[in-house]
Amino acid sequence: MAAAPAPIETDAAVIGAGPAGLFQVFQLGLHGIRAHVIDALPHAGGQCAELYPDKPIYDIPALPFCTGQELAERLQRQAAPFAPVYHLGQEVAALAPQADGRLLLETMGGTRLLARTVVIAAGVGAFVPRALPVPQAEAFVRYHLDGEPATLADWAGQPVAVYGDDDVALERAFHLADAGAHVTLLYRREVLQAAPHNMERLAALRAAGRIHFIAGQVTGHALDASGQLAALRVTDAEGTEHALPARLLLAWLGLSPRLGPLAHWGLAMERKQLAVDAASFATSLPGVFAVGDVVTYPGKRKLILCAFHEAALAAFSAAEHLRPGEKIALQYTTTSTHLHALLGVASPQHGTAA
Ligand SMILES: Cc1cc2nc3c(=O)[nH]c(=O)nc-3n(C[C@H](O)[C@H](O)[C@H](O)COP(=O)(O)OP(=O)(O)OC[C@H]3O[C@@H](n4cnc5c(N)ncnc54)[C@H](O)[C@@H]3O)c2cc1C
Repeated sequence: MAAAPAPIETDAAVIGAGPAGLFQVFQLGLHGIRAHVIDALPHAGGQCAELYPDKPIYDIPALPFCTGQELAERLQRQAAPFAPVYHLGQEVAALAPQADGRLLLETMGGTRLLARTVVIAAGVGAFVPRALPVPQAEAFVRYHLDGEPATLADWAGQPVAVYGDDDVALERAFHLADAGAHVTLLYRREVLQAAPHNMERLAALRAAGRIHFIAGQVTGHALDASGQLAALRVTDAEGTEHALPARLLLAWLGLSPRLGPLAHWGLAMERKQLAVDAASFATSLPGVFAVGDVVTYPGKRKLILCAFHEAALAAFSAAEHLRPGEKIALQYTTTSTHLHALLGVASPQHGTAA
């Protein structure tokens, strides 16, 4: 058996690319610490980008108004000078202290990172697809169009089923139909929740016979001799069963947060949250700090503003951990030429008249 590739070595790893994790990258950068950032979602921004991208936020200091998506983008832009390495679409499954004091992280996708310090900014948990409530679903349901066949075009001419009622589900059905697959859209009821333009496109594709729709539940399946999906049994609202040929069932019921593996990493927890010291944001594991919605300490409030404060203090603690014995000085971004160099900005000339 081939040996696993050597892990990526880094000074810092941040678990979670929500507002806490993104600002953590910036704060670590001010201490000259470059970070790798891992998130289960395929994009950065955490709850802001996933749950309320278009909703306004009014309580970010000095930013009277911005949307969730805009905040995520601004935080990424602010962290960009420190060139973080993003590992998106990957859930961290394991965190294990090593004999030399470093921490080995392993994602479900097999990426391994060996970090000298870790900041957990996991919010309410990793956002993972909501499971289709069908017995043995894991044997044949897919939630993302990755894996085999590798491209959409490979589904051309194949019978495929897409389950779901929102824009994501409909757009997946459109992509597969555009690629020439024989698409059946399934949902448990007739009424769908997608935007008007997607509903219009669906109506047009149904009228053209390019997408079929059945309001019903998946109640069974059949595999072929090679173990691949061959057909689905779909039971409609009247209780009538349909045998539906299908090589793929792509389900989309949205995402839900899952605290999941984090609870098994040996960290002290209180009511499903990481217990931290509110001065250092240290967890119970040496070298591991935590910030944002995932932490608890006396007086904790789940606000972005509080996560920013926590990230600033955690960065000082991480720097002290990486440079033991060194006094970590507080410097202002306004005046420190050292910070200007790290940020890649020109230092203003002092003493010049305006
Ligand atoms: C509708 C709504 C409106 C809100 N409005 C406001 C507001 O106006 N003002 C305000 O201050 N707050 C608001 N909040 C709260 C705010 O969004 C949260 O406090 C904030 O998102 C917490 O940031 P975070 O980075 O700690 O966690 P999150 O935003 O939850 O991000 C955590 C990230 O970590 C990832 N993750 C978790 N575990 C793993 C793992 N094992 N592996 C890989 N990735 C992992 C998740 O996928 C997620 O992307 C609102 C929340 C909601 C739901």
